[in-house]
Amino acid sequence: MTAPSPRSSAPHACRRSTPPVSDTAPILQVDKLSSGYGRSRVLFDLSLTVGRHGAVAILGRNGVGKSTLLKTLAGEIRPMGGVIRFDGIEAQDESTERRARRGLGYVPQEQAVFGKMTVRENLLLGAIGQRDKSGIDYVLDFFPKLAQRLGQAAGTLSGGERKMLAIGRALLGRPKLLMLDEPTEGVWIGVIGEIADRLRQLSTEMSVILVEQHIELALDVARYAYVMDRGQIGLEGAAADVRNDPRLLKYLSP
Ligand SMILES: Nc1ncnc2c1ncn2[C@@H]1O[C@H](COP(=O)(O)OP(=O)(O)OP(=O)(O)O)[C@@H](O)[C@H]1O
Repeated sequence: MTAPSPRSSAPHACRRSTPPVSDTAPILQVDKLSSGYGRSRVLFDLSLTVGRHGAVAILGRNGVGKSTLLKTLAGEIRPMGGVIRFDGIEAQDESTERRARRGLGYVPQEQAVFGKMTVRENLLLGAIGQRDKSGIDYVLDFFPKLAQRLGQAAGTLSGGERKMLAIGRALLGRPKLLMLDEPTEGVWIGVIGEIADRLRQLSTEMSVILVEQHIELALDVARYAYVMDRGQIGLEGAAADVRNDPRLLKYLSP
């Protein structure tokens, strides 16, 4: 089974006035990105690239700016400088909604589901504006646990089920690039392997950015890794090389 129908066939793609995007060009190119909160800078001239298909891990100790990076890429924080090129088009001045419509999916670290609404209602909200609701069937096939909980309030789900619902909702936006901030946080250890399997599967169907505290899991799922240090990239390389690099420990120790 594959993800919901490709975005390239979406009606808005036909109206694009910019040149067609090469299928082999990176889905994301970030160049000298600076960002933060008010006058407090968190990211300093950070550059990275994400290819089409496959997962890229973003690692680093607490507070180095991983979530700030994803929020800036998603459009929740306006950058102080630099270029974000998503799917061939500069995105740093685009709204969050525009980026999402163009295929940038984002599952934040914090609660990303409506707790008082049922699983079904959460999914219907994710599919709002889509005449074809077959994406919901895809999500329920992808996360069978959700199919058993359709009538249950999302707030009563387990941590793992809530994460599945949040990821499922993001999938309904038919992302080309899915950014996941700590998808295993608050998830019972017995369910983490199942989520890792799903992430592996997703990374064969789209590009994935994975911010994750479980370093082994992240390096197992991802083919490339960036290790952040104080708002910059301290170390990068193929996941297998980063795993064996003695500097990894230095960048991850408190
Ligand atoms: N809303 C905010 N306002 C001001 N400063 C913030 C805000 N959110 C985060 N920060 C600060 O920005 C810095 C980077 O935080 P960020 O959450 O991006 O790091 P992180 O690497 O994701 O950490 P963690 O692994 O703990 O989630 C920290 O010093 C944090 O205190």
